[in-house]
Amino acid sequence: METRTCAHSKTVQTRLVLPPDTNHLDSIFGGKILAYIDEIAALTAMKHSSSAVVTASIDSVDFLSSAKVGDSLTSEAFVTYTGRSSMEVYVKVTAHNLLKNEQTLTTESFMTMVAVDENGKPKPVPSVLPETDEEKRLFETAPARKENRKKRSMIR
Ligand SMILES: CC(=O)SCCNC(=O)CCNC(=O)[C@H](O)C(C)(C)COP(=O)(O)OP(=O)(O)OC[C@H]1O[C@@H](n2cnc3c(N)ncnc32)[C@H](O)[C@@H]1OP(=O)(O)O
Repeated sequence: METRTCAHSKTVQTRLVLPPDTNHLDSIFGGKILAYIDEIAALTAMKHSSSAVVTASIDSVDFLSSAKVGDSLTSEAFVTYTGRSSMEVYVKVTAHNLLKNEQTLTTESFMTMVAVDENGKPKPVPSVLPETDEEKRLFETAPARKENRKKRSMIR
């Protein structure tokens, strides 16, 4: 099966934070960000695999700072590592205060998406070729995250 670069799957989405998305502190709800992350991870994994995908797990989501009403929120994602049918997707979300021209990293997440056939059964995916320093670092550290995932499933 062919190899695809991280750039091949890279996906960027920008949204405006609106009042219905926020709490009484004018900060966006964490659940809203989770929905955005899940959507972009699915798009990213579909691009990489040219296949339907499902979310197998959300490894970690770190909310590093808040995004406020009126900020633009940009999610960026790419496939960092692959197994036979699984793809690790890294997502980062940045809030941009357009009036002050200040950007803040608000959220980082690692998700596992699995390519599935028409019966919902896992199917093989292309391997991934990291090119930039960030892509190489995330590729090299992916086996350790995979190991943590395995350990977590063993202590259920
Ligand atoms: C409940 C919901 O609606 S959640 C929202 C949407 N998500 C879904 O509907 C997914 C529901 N889950 C499923 O369909 C299945 O559990 C699947 C497709 C994810 C896995 O199917 P299984 O029959 O367990 O397949 P299998 O054990 O062969 O695993 C397939 C791959 O998924 C990986 N995988 C399975 N479960 C997990 C998990 N919890 N976390 C990370 N990776 C996982 C495996 O390591 C394997 O990777 P590899 O092919 O790269 O080696």
